[in-house]
Amino acid sequence: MTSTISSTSQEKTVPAGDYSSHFSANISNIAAEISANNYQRENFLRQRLHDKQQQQKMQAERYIYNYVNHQPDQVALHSAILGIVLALSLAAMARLWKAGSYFQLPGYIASLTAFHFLEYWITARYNPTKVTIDSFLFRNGTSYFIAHASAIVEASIEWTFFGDLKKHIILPAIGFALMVFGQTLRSVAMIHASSNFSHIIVHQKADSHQLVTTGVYSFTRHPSYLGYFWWAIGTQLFLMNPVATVGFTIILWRFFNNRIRYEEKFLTEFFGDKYIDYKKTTGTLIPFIK
Ligand SMILES: C[S@@+](CC[C@H](N)C(=O)[O-])C[C@H]1O[C@@H](n2cnc3c(N)ncnc32)[C@H](O)[C@@H]1O
Repeated sequence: MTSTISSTSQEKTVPAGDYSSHFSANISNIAAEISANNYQRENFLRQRLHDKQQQQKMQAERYIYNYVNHQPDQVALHSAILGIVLALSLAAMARLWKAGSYFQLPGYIASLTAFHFLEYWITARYNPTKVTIDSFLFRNGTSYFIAHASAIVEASIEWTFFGDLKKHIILPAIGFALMVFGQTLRSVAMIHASSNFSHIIVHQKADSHQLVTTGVYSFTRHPSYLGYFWWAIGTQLFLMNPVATVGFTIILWRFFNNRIRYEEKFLTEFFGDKYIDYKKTTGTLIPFIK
């Protein structure tokens, strides 16, 4: 005689008289299944806990990274100071212009302020993964500080002792045109290159780094350097500073000559023939730098 007994998943036919061994086999299967399920569930919960902890750790690390690198309190402070200096220098410029006096000095300070603000703002807006407090470019080294301080000292001394010589209009007008051209070119280059731009020369190629050869990069390989070069010389012509005009030109030319060579070593490593071809067809437009 046979009997049909329902097991967990399918019906099985077992011989009569063999029920007890069949049940005990089934019970141990169910027990094994429960313990396997518990094990799976425990593992699942452990994994969830681990994921959650990892997530929290990552959030904490991101928070610390953001705080250390972006320093929102410092960004607010820097921006407020830049805004105040810009407003005061524009007001002083307008007053001196009206009085027929040397308006260029506050004008120079206004353009310096606008430059530092734009460096940060454009990075934050168009290249947000690279923005840090250093994007203001305030920590540009002692020589940078000395150069601008000397320009202010020269302008003040010359205005005090040879004021009449500073009353020409042509040189400041040329200087102003160069400042506008240089600042615009630099800002447009930073916007166009977006995430491919970085204030620091990169030594390792990121997967996302692409060679930019379009827009302003189609007529000069280094538009942001070209822009800065003419902006800075323009500021000294605007101030009618003969010594600083010559000094800035020599120092900046040497600086960009070295920097371009160094930067292009890495760009050639990153992009190979593509960069070599780009170099053949597009110059720098900085005088005497091929
Ligand atoms: C301060 S940016 C200057 C960019 C460029 N030299 C200019 O004057 O516009 C320096 C970084 O830009 C990157 N870079 C320079 N030229 C590039 C190009 N044509 N395409 C993509 N990245 C470029 C370099 O790898 C470097 O890390």
